[in-house]
This record gives sequence, structure tokens and C-alpha cells, in this order.
Amino acid sequence: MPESIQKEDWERFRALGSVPPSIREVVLRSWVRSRGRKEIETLKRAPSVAQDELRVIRHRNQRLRSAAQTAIRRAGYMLNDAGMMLLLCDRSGVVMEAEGDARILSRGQENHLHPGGHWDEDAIGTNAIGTALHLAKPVTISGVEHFCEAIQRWSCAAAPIRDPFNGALLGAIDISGPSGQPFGQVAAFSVTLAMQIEEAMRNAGLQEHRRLVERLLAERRERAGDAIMVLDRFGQPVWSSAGFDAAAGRAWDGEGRALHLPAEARDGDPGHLAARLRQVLPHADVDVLADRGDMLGVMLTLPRPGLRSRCPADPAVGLAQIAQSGACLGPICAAAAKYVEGGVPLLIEGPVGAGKETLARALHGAGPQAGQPFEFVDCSLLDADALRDDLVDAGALTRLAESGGTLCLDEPGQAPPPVQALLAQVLAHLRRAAGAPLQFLSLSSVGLAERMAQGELRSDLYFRLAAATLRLPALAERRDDLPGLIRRFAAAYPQQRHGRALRFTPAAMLHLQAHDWPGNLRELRNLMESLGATSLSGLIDVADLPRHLTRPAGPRAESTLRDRERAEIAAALAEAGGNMTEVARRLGIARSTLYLKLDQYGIPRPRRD
Ligand SMILES: Nc1ncnc2c1ncn2[C@@H]1O[C@H](COP(=O)(O)OP(=O)(O)OP(=O)(O)O)[C@@H](O)[C@H]1O
Repeated sequence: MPESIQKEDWERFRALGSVPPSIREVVLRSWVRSRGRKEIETLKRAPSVAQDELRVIRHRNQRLRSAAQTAIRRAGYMLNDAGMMLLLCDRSGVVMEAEGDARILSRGQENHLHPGGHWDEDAIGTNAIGTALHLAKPVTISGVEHFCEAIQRWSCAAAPIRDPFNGALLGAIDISGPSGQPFGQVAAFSVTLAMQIEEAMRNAGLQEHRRLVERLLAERRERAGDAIMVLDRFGQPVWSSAGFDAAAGRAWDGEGRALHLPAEARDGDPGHLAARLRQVLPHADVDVLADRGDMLGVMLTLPRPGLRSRCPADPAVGLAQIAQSGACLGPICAAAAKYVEGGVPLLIEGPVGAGKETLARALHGAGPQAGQPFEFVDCSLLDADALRDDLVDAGALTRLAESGGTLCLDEPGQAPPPVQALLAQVLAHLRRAAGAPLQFLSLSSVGLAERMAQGELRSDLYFRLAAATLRLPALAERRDDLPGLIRRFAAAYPQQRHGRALRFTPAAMLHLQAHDWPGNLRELRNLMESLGATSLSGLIDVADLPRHLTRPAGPRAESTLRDRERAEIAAALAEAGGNMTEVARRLGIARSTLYLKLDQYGIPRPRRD
């Protein structure tokens, strides 16, 4: 590509803003974007990022780099003889790899045309890499077309590289050589290379997708009625079951992509992806899918609406086990068992993930209905037609009335008003028609009595469901139980690859105890599962925990002085690795006061390793 202008044209534009008549449109537009930016006008070379940052950028772009490896090596070999070099850049124009003629590579270093150099248009003005990324189109910039004078001894052709699965811009490939030498076919070559890299990414992705689907088929347990989506490790949907969109509702966009998945959740580590998905969809079961030691992606399972029973996500947890899981749980379980023994309709309230469904199943298994059907109905998405059809067609509810068993209604307060009316009638009908003892259990994450008082829940439905009410506490209300629960969950979900229970360093344990656990037992279980899937050694330190667990607590979590002090002590303990002298120094209190406060807040004294 010949230069469309002379040095004087560039000088006049820089000094007076006069537009050279023969300038190419793409160059002029980029000059206009670059002009007036004093900080870049006199640069002799592009800025460069620190080695640490370059390492992070390379890690984040692992998929692009490994797909580009073969193409870069081959092309670099050819360019060796042609007096040129080849650069692979990330989305922001940072050079990650360089290959080609050794002399040219060493000259490139002078301008930071080498790994770490930052060639964004904003950083150094008009240049092929930055302008190609800005326009998302192939661009050639030769000699004086470069905005900074020191770069004008180069001619460069860059082509953008896009994600073959979703079209997102990932980076650019650039070929650069000294200006003035023949550069004819180079632009076409850069485009061909970009296409080769995209093709290599597509092939690698499709291979992983195939392994993922094979893994799914091999893993799939009895999950009838569930809505499933499998995502590859970059968060790209690979497969979903028919009912997935309906079950996911608003948390999912129309094209089947999860909302709000930031770049760090899509860095190719399924553990990060799984952690983020658990935040976005707290009701979902999120499992990391691995094959022969490679973590390939994530399986997301949502309960499907309707009348069908939901299979337990875990091996059943017995009533005795629940009763032993915390000081306040024993009396709750004993009272619940008495109500069920007497056939009293029982409402179990408690925040999401607190274990309501698990308790309901355990009560069924330990009570007079054991061995009979357990019918689980998600009322939040129940529709009146399904209810009517079920009764008319002698479906699950009618069969339940005949055989006896437990009817478990999940979130009845969220049933739409017409469904509430019908549900009340159905319950009355079932009572009348029941040929064998029938137990009603209801689960709610909101106070149903308050709902009724606000006119949002029909009283006839409420009184049929809630002859007795029990409340399961949030994990944040039972902090003393946390160490025991963490150890039990860690042992229950052993490391997938080695079958050993997870262990925690004292600092990591303190972070776990300081966390608020808004997702309660589900959040704890999900965390243990994902740590089990991602940890090689089985020993979890602070760095292995998800970032939201190790960040200092936000203002909401520190709502009281007491909470704030407790969080500060826990954070200082974690940071100082349990060194009590250092913790006391950081907090500005005496060691003896620190010990008193640890006891006061129920924070265990760390053992030094
Ligand atoms: N006592 C327990 N021991 C071990 N695991 C438990 C216990 N209670 C609950 N879990 C686990 O925690 C998760 C959430 O429990 P569960 O579904 O019973 O909560 P929930 O209160 O019904 O939640 P939601 O309101 O969101 O439906 C499940 O995966 C379950 O296996």
C-alpha cells in the first residue's frame, strides 16, 4: 500500500489542520480522532504495560493465544525471510506475541512494537493495530500516515480477530515492516491469518462442545422435569433443554445468554463461571463438567414449573442429620415431626436456600407417609390449566389423594390470584377425596401471614396450608454453627478428582466464617462443590476463594457497629494469617483485648500452622 501523502501534508495537518487532498478517508478520520491530544503528539514510542499486567492479559486471552499458535509460528517463519514481523494483540491493542525477522523484531522494540506495547489509537494515535481495532476492520497504515512521527518508519497491516461463536472482537493480528519496502500482498496476508486463527478457535471450541455434550449424556442422572443448559468454559451456551427459557425467565436474555457475565467470569476457568452463575441464578444447581481432568464447562439446572415432582438434587438428608446440624435445628425438627405425625398442615418459612425443601423431604421420609408419593409443586409458575387438567385427567394430585402421601407446595404466596383460588379449592377437594392420609407441607421464603395481611394471599388458602408454622433461620443468624457446617459440607462434596475432603487454611476459614451467606446452605453447598472441582491439592487458601468472599464487607453487611467490628477483626485475622500480635497491632488494641473480642464474637482462636 503506497503512502497517500507526503511528510509536508502531515506537517501542515498537525500545524494548521489542513486536509491533504489525496489522503485516504480511513487515515483522515483517524487523524481527526488523534489530533489535539497533546499527550500523544510527541510520543517516540507506544506506552507499554508492566510485566505483571502482560501476564494477566496473556492469561485472559489463553484461548486466542493457543488458537493462534500454529498460524503465528508458520507465518513468522515465512516473514523471517521477508524482513517483517508479526504481532498478536488483545482487544485493547496490547501486543501479546511477536514473531518474524530477528533484526526487525529488535528494531520494533525501540518503538514498543513488541510484547507489552500498547497500540490502542487512544494511546499512540493513528496506527494499523489501534485503527483496525477501533473500526473492527482490516486497516493498513504506511509511513507518514502514522500520527506520531517516531512511528513513521513503519508500514503496518492489521486485521481484527473475532470470536467465531458470538462475533465479539477479541484482538488483532498485525504485520509490520520498515516503510518504503514492497508491502503489496501484506494486507491480504494479515486478513488470511486472522481467518485462520478464527477457524482454529472454532475447531477447538467445537471439539470441547462435543466433549461437553458427551459428558452431559454420561453424567445425566434422573433429572426429569428439570430445565438444563450447558455452557462452555467461556460462558457460551452449547445446549439447552426445551423448557430452559421458560424456567430461567428474566435472568436470561432472549438469545439464551446469561445476563451480566463480566469478562472475569468468562476467562476460560469454569470455576469462575460457575461462581458467577450461582450469583445470577441463586435457585439453580450449577455443576462444573469435567472430562479426564479437564474442566470443560458448566451445567445449569433449573426446576421446571408445573406439577411434576422434582428429584432431590442430593442424596436425601435425614431428619436426624438436619436436627444435628445446629443448636436451634433440634427443637425445630422435633416440633415439625410432631405436626407431621398428627397430620397438621405445616408451613415451613425461611430464606432462600435455608433448607426448607430438604427438611420437607426428610419429614416425609421420617413420618407416617414414608414410602408413599412425595408430590412437589412449584406454585410460583403454576398455571390454572395445568391444575385443572391434572384433576380431570386423574393426574399426580388425584393419584396422591388415592394412595396418600405428601403434597409439598413451594412458594404458594407467589401463585397468581386466580391460581390461589383454584389451589384452595383443590386442597379442599383433596382432603374430601383422600382415601389415605395426606400431609400438606408448604415452603415459603416470605412471611405468608404478612402477605395475607397485605391482601396478597387469599386467607382461605393460607389457613388450609398453615395450621402450624415453623421458621428455618438464615446462616447469618446461626454463625456458631458455621464451622461445623463447613466441615460437614466439605466432607460431603469431596474433591472430584481425588476423592478427598477439602481442607481450609485458618485464614480461608476465617473468611468463610465472616461471610454473610445470602444464599444460605445452597450457597455453601455450591461453593464446596466448585472448590472441590477446581482445587488440585484439596487445601483451600484465601486466594482460592471467590473474590466476593474475600473482599471487605460492604456497607449493607456492616449494618451495625457490632457487625462492623466483627468483620474488621475477621479481616485482620485473615490478612495477618492468624498471627495474633500482628492482628492486635493492625487493629490498634492489646492482645488481651483481642482475645476477649474473639470470645465475645464467637470467632475461634486460630492455631498457628
Ligand atoms: N441439613 C442439610 N444438610 C446438607 N445439605 C443441606 C441441608 N439443608 C439443605 N441442604 C442443601 O442446601 C441446598 C438448598 O436446600 P433447599 O433446596 O432445601 O433450600 P430451600 O430453603 O428449599 O431453598 P429455596 O427457597 O431456594 O427453594 C440443597 O442443595 C440441599 O442439598
